[in-house]
Amino acid sequence: MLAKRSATLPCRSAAAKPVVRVPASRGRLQVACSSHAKFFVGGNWKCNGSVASVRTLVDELNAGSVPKGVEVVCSPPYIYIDYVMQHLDAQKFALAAQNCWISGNGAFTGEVSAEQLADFGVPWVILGHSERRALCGETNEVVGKKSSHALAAGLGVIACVGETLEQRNGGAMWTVLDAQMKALVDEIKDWSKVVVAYEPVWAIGTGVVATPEQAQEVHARLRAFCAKHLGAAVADKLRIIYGGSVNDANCAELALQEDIDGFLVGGASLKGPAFIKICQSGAAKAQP
Ligand SMILES: O=C(CO)COP(=O)(O)O
Repeated sequence: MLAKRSATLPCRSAAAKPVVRVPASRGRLQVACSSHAKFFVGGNWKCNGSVASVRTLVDELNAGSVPKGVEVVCSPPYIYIDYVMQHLDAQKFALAAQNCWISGNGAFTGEVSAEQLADFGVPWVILGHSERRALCGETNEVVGKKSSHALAAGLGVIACVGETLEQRNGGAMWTVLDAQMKALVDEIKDWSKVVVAYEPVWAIGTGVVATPEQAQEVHARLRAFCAKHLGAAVADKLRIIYGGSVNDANCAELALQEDIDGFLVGGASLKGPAFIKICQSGAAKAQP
């Protein structure tokens, strides 16, 4: 049984329009404007894989069954995107890049622009992942600007936020999350192609998953923040997904939480059968 929706926000409309996935010219899927909370699962492969393992993973994923009302994107390293695009079943899975440059094409050695991703038919990009924030020095401002640029180029954006353990234990969690969200709110005008991923840093790759209550508390707070700054209608439709040690054993309980609209999965997305089970955990909330 689903938990009761937070009393601070109006019920999210079940009658809203479904997400429409339009086949692109080369048979790939494009993100259309999303107008309600269709369960969303992302597989972030990070900097993992080889030609052989990617081939195996794609075969495993293609063999799996994804509930019709669940939207799934897989995010391989750039170098494997073309192979995955050609071989992953586009009826079940769309693609996301793990990052993109902050502006258009130009003299930016080693970067890939949002325009190039859109040109190649990659419909989504993950931005602001904590690994990029911590290891590549991406600030809130950079993540906000990258997000607005990617959206303007036609991509859907999975924007990541999350606090460290020190910040949580030190009482700075809400300040940190608010600042991360504010930077997005300041830059993003149209939220219809944005998914927010709450990924507490202490849960990423550690095996320590947030409890359903911890995740729900933050998701409700993020939604309330969006309601305050963007209006209840935008907040109500926004997908807020959870990431951090999600696996096929803990996903079902998390998925039942009122404000958890999906997952961003790291390690478990590298195992086809486990990832498929995680996708299936959204079936209870799947939209037609
Ligand atoms: O960072 C993550 C997804 O973006 C989560 O990683 P894990 O699922 O490996 O904890």
